[in-house]
Amino acid sequence: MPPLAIPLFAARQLTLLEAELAAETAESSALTTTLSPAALQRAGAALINLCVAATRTGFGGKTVLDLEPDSATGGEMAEHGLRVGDIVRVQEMVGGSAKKREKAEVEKRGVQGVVSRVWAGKIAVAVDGEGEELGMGGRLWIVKLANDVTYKRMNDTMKKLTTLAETNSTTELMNVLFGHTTPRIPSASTLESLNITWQSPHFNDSQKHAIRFALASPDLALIHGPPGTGKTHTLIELILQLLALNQRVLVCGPSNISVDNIVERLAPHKIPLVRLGHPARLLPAVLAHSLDVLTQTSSAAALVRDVRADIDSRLAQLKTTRGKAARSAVYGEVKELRKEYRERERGVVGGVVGAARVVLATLHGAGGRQLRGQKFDVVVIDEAGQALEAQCWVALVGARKVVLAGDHLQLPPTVKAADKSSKEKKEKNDGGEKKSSSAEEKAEEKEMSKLTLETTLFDRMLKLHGSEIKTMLTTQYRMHEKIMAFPSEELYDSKLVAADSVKDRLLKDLPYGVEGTDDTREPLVFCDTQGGDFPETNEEEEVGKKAGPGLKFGESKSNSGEAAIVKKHVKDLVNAGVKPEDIAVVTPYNAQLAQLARMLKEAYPGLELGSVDGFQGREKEAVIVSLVRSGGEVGFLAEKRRLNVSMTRPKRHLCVVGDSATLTKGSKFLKRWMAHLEEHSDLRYPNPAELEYEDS
Ligand SMILES: Nc1ncnc2c1ncn2[C@@H]1O[C@H](COP(=O)(O)OP(=O)(O)OP(=O)(O)O)[C@@H](O)[C@H]1O
Repeated sequence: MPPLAIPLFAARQLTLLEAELAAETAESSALTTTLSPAALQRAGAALINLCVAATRTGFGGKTVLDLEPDSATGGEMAEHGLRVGDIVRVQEMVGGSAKKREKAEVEKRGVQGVVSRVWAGKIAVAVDGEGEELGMGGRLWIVKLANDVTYKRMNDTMKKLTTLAETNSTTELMNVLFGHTTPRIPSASTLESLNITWQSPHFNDSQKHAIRFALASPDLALIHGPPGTGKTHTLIELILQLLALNQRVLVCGPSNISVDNIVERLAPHKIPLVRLGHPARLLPAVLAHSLDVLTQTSSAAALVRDVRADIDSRLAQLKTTRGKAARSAVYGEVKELRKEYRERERGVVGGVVGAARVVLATLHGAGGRQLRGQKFDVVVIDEAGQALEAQCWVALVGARKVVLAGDHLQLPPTVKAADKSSKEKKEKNDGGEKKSSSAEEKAEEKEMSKLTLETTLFDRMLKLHGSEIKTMLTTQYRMHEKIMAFPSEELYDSKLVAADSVKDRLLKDLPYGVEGTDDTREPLVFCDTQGGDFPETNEEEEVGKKAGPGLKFGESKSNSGEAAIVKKHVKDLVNAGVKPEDIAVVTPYNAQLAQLARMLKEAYPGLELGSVDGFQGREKEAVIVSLVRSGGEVGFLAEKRRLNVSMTRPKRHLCVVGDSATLTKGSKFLKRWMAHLEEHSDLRYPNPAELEYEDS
């Protein structure tokens, strides 16, 4: 793979990001522009008829509105899909015939905010700007918005890369990551010579090697962590070792949950750390380490608190202030106080961040104001296989060294836009419009056109620099040996080893007493539905129902026969004593998920039902996978990485339900999986006459 010209790379990323944002906003604005507020509420994307129950000053001096249903309109809060962290617009409702112009007027008066809390019958929104004027008069409604903030940051970062390249100001790390120089690889003797005092005694050899390798690599190190191999466990120790070497570390991940996961496990080690990010989006257990909380509890914070108290007392005053002039005088004061609050807070924040030896943020959060001018020795990116490369660069622009941890053989980041640009480019080249002048440029163009948003930095580094820059964790602490065998052989060069503590664990050995049955003694079951008795059905999804991550929007597939098999299997496991909470049912199709939920949710409220994509990173004692396809094309199910995720979630029991005749035709990987199951699983041919169908 040839080196990449940074400006070309950045331009390509900008094109891809633009298409992605367009696809994302098209999906959400298709809803918001065509549906009325009431219809949006039915689709779960809005809440109407709300009133302000309380106005508070939240973290960061933000106004927080507690909203509840207006008692005049029934007082019941509708079912909704709004979650903490969602970006919403809060607007006043327009009564009667809402004319377009009037609507536009109202939109101007609305404010944007972030959902900060959701209770039964109540929702809190931390609004940007002066939200306290809202809802004084009438009822409000809130609607979920597409989040374009992340794109803005990635775009800015790509532009920054271009400028740095054009002014010959690239960092050494940039040169390595674009292939202009080669990374320095530490020798085996260097690794051995590291004098390490382990903070935790429990590390296997591959984990110890990974830590040594990441410590000794001066530029770049990849830690490849297949399912259940203790990647987080290893990263925590790596961070502690970096600290012991007096290095300052920035730890990032693509999602809040990936970052919180590390904060939670790092916090007991009592090191000076700070978690950046909107407090509304953080796990409660992590809040104590958030910048906002630390800012308020630091010794310099008293001054800031005084201003906050002033703001709150002015806000309370508003309740009893009558008359427009008097009210606007109070608003004016609040506005001034907020300005002062922000200025003082900025000073305190700078102090807190500057003192932290480990700073944790999402990749996107690493581009925030608080980190401007902050220097780190190492940037650690967890879940790097799930992060867009442009997102990684937000954290990497000024970095000296990076450690990427992840598994590129599980699902890549979710991308909505089809990759049209590479096709367009090909057509253009085929048409001979643009001739490259040299072989080198041709090779570069070819590489560039292969680049999609799903090409992660992790993937690209492996292609660019080869496996020398990578170290792999090989002992897994999740799956029974028989569950592990196929993914290990197919995807991980047969290198995975099941730890002694897990390799022969069965459901019947669960500590709460499970009866030994054909199911609970067997780690791998295949219910083969070949033969045409279990056909798939094509279902059009309801308009306005948003597809979940990895689930197909529009047309979806279901298979009622498979659903009946799943139901029977769940019933058999539960009858043997397995707790429903220890069982998960996963399927790649939305329609099948809906059918399974209708059939199982009521009888087994603790059972977990989800999409394959939504289950990445999770594990369960028993997992039942319904593959759905029978008779038709295999489609997006054939994706190796999606199949890998579905088969590597269980600890003690995996039951696969699928039509081997159809699936065998789907892809080479599926063909080999079917052959493996036929040979190594407890193979069953369910009889439709013995099953309970949904409508029977
Ligand atoms: N060296 C070890 N000895 C014993 N147990 C270990 C070791 N390393 C990891 N584990 C255990 O393995 C499990 C998985 O580890 P961890 O939580 O770090 O997951 P992970 O590899 O990050 O998971 P995934 O990558 O699948 O999300 C944990 O229960 C952890 O305690």
